[in-house]
Amino acid sequence: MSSMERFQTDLPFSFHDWEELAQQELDPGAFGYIQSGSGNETTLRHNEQAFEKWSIIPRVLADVSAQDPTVKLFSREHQVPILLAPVGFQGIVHPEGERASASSASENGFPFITSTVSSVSIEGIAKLMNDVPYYFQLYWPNDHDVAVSFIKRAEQAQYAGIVVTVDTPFLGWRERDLSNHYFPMQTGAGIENFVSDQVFQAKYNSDQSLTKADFIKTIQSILFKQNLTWRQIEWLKEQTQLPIILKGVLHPEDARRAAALGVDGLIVSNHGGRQLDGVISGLDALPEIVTAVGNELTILMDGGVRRGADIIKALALGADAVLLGRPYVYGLVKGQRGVTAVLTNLKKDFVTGLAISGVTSPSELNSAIIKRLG
Ligand SMILES: Cc1cc2nc3c(=O)[nH]c(=O)nc-3n(C[C@H](O)[C@H](O)[C@H](O)COP(=O)(O)O)c2cc1C
Ligand SMILES: CCCCCCC(=O)C(=O)O
Repeated sequence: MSSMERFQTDLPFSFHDWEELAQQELDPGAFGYIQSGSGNETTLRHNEQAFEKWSIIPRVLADVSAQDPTVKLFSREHQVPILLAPVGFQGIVHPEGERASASSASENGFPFITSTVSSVSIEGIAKLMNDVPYYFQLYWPNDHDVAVSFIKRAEQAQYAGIVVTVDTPFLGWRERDLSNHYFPMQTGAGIENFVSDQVFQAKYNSDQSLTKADFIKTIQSILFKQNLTWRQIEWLKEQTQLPIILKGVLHPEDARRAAALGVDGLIVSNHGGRQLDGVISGLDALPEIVTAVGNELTILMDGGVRRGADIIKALALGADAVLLGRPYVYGLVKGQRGVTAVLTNLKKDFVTGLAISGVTSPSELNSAIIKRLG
């Protein structure tokens, strides 16, 4: 078999070709919801542009014949330093939704993060994951009992950690969705964790009389806890043995506060440019956070990761791993096979990039092989 035959050549390779394909395949509301950012989309653009400001200065004549892309995160082996970011409502992209993306992640050794608003339940996704760490992303509900129930369910289903998203007290100002009158939950996607939650059902739908529209309204009314503070993080630390990872930290002072509370990891992230337009990109925020707390906790980043070289740059700047959002979601328009094409190509691009940079494993990457030119 020639090396080219190993690739799915009927599917796109580049992010931009995948994006174009997704635009053709999806209805405009769903595509706009996935692709767009908040406000003027300045932060969305900066997320990708931030990577262009850095250049890799490769080392040569190193023996790079054997590559090992594995990393240890939260005391567990991960086959690649690339996690599938929590992305809600994947049922709007493909009927198989998260079933397809989680199965692909599992088959190809990529860790998966289940969103609170996924179209497949916490337990349903856990059943698909073989020997690959999987994490639960918590939108902390404004109902303590439901929050506790989600956390317990994640523990029972053997999730590897709780990712608490802390950048979403309110949804960002997303003009594309407003113009399209598009609200993903109204399609019926993304409610499975509530449908399958006994506590939620007992409190809000005990006689099963809620219409679907009212069920969705009830979810919306408790989905985000606007008065979530460090107190709840401290409380969570006492409740669970699972690693706690805060997603959406950009300020080094918040990173220090998280470290002082004994949080296990941070995801340096602006939520893919979907929350406050004008905020710093994850990559630009990364170095100061690494300086502040990189020795104390695990640092992940996301936003604009599109290629192997982007991953090399993020790791060289001190991230332990990166998250991938839109790229795999675009792959999902072609179901599990599409996600697999995106993931396996990205892994090949990354591993080849490591070798051409003169290193054989992520642990060898550091700021000596990267220079800011932009
Ligand atoms: C369609 C879509 C839905 C998302 N849903 C969630 C979610 O449910 N929870 C969450 O913490 N982040 C969510 N995110 C943000 C991603 O986890 C991630 O931070 C972001 O997509 C990374 O940027 P990238 O798309 O440029 O890779 C979502 C992003 C997109 C594009
Ligand atoms: C009211 C439902 C919105 C859930 C937010 C999902 C998300 O994180 C995103 O769209 O971004």
